[in-house]
Amino acid sequence: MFYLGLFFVANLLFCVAYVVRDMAWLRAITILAASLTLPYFFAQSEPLYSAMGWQVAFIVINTVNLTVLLLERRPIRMTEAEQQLHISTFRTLTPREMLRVLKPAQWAEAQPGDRLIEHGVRLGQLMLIHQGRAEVRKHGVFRANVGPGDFIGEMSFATGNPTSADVVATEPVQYLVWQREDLERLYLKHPNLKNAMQNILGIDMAHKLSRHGDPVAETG
Ligand SMILES: Nc1ncnc2c1ncn2[C@@H]1O[C@@H]2COP(=O)(O)O[C@H]2[C@H]1O
Repeated sequence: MFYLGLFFVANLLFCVAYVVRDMAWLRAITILAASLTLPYFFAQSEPLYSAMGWQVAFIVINTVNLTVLLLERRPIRMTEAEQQLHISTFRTLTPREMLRVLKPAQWAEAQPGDRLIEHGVRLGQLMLIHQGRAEVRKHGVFRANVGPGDFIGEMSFATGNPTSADVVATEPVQYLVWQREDLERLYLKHPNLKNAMQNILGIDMAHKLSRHGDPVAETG
């Protein structure tokens, strides 16, 4: 009777597990429910070893996946620069997703007068200004200022066309650089990050449009 009661509770718990929406709870309750079935199967006049074996397999699979889930949910520590980047540019990503995006990027620095981007070249890079300001110039004519939180090179990065303007540092600039191949590798591994980054680049372009009216049109 006791074992039958346990088996009943186990099945009730399976029902609860299938109702909860959070994957970690679903797996935790399933592990508990599967464990509670074991005494019942064992207490039969002929212990049901094969049924027990399957329940143990479910327990192992759910324990592994639950561990992975909980590891992914651990709070993470961000440096000051990462915190600023999260606020300025990557707020639509979780901190963990942002760190995945930042991992293949290289930090770089430029001094006033340095050209971050040359007009008319195929860049294959995406850059993000973290600190400092730069000017967008076309044929030497000022078109716009860019500063912390602004991507540069995103237009040619998105279209594959040559760059539409020069971008020249007017202050010491600290920026991040992604190589196209590195981002493509990242997107293959985490396809959701591709959409997320396209969204972020879309927001960046919208900000530039609202500030300056028209990103430089490439007419050659
Ligand atoms: N009007 C603008 N406002 C801000 N940034 C711009 C503007 N026009 C061009 N840029 C930037 O200058 C970069 C030159 O290279 P890209 O065309 O790849 O991407 C361009 C943008 O990042």
